Amino acid sequence: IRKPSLSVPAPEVRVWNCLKYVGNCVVSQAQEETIEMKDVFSVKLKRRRFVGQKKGGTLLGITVFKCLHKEENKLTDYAVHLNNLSEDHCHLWFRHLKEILNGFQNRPKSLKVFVNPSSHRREATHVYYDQVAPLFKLADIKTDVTVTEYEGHALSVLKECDLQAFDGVVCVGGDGSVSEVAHGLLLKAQIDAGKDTDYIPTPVRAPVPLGVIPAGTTNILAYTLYGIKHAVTATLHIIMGHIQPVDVCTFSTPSKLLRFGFSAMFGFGARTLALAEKHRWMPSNQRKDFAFIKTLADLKPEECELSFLPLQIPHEDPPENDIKDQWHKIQGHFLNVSIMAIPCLCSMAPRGLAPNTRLNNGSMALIAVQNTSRTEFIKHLKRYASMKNQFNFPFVETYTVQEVKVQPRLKGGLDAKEDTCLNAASAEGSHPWNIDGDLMKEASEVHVRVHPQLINLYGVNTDDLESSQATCNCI
Ligand SMILES: Nc1ncnc2c1ncn2[C@@H]1O[C@H](COP(=O)(O)OP(=O)(O)OP(=O)(O)O)[C@@H](O)[C@H]1O
Repeated sequence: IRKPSLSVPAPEVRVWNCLKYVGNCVVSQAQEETIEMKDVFSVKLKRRRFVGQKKGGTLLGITVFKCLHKEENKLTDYAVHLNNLSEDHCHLWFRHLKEILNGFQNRPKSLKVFVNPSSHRREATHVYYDQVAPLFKLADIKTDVTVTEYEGHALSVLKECDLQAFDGVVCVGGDGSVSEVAHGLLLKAQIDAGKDTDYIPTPVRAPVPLGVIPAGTTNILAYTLYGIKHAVTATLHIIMGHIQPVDVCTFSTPSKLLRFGFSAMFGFGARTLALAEKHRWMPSNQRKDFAFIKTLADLKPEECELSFLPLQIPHEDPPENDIKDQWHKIQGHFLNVSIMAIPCLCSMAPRGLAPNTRLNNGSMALIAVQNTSRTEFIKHLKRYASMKNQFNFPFVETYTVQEVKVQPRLKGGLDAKEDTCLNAASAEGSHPWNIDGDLMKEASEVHVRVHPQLINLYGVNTDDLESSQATCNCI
């Protein structure tokens, strides 16, 4: 738009004497101020209205809403008022800027939203309606909201959902909720593709991206994608269509698929979650700290066999028999086994529970912590909160893998008393697993495979995030 326009002083400090549109920017010629259109997510006609008046009113200009980068990975919305009393000019600019906004292909126009009202301190509903929904409305995004009523509700809705009707799915809650929604989204994609959902060696990709609004206790996915637990930042990443392809794992027993997910812990991490779940009546932070300390006090190793296939360099492409030969096996007593396809950043581990993997490098980190003294184990745990290498201990082994099988030791070798002592958690014949913060109990071998870039998540690459300080207070 060439004509000078929008030249009345704005209510803020800035004065727009003369505007023009150059390339993809709105430029104020007089002050050489620029708003890059890639940072703009909404434009509205600005009118003077009386209290209670819904329509009409005197046109005052246009307001451009942009996404502003603040400190520590934080994003915020920011309104720039451009005043002009000419209806023609305002409409011309409004239409033109709207056209540009509509041209951004990654930005969603319609979203399916799940809100878990029971997450953390039960504030997810407020977070959504007070902070998120107004921004979606401002960005003209249509939403279809399900407030979940029970565990598994999001999964059953997703199984019946016509995903074609949406540009993305959003989950407001903690890691357990996000994991359920990610699983549902991927499972629905397999059902739609006519796959056998009990055995999926080559799953199809999720058809739409997933957005995570943090409202849980640990919020590992939100930290990993946005570097911060901040609902407005998460919302703006979704609105702006910042998309990251992310690796996903399948967790299966020999007979069925358990779950799609991003990370799992067996041993200490799973026992802690199992204990926390038993104390759901406690406030969430207290429950997690209590479970952590109690599990540490009752520290016990799990005896199991770990088989893993190290990451294959794609161009090598060995024949089937050679791949069989490349499976490695380690047996022993492990305090904890982590299998993680993403770095899993959180406030307790700002560099991540698995800083040696990336969001989409097609591999998983296998971190096996052999049995050791409690003192040594605590030293290892404390390192997560520091800048020191948490794996630099003789009892910690790390591998970059594409498949892992965890086979808990079959009962029989030891007498009953010793056996109960070693595998207290498996007293009912099953072992707890912590899969993305969701508790699962399995008796048999669990097979974990990584599927490169199987889902798009709204967010940024972990490498682009500013690092922050740890805030863990329990060790
Ligand atoms: N209305 C509901 N009542 C009870 N549980 C629910 C409900 N809706 C969803 N759930 C289940 O609650 C579980 C835990 O929720 P979520 O992970 O969001 O919260 P959290 O445990 O406080 O946070 P985090 O996992 O980050 O520590 C999920 O597995 C989800 O399936």
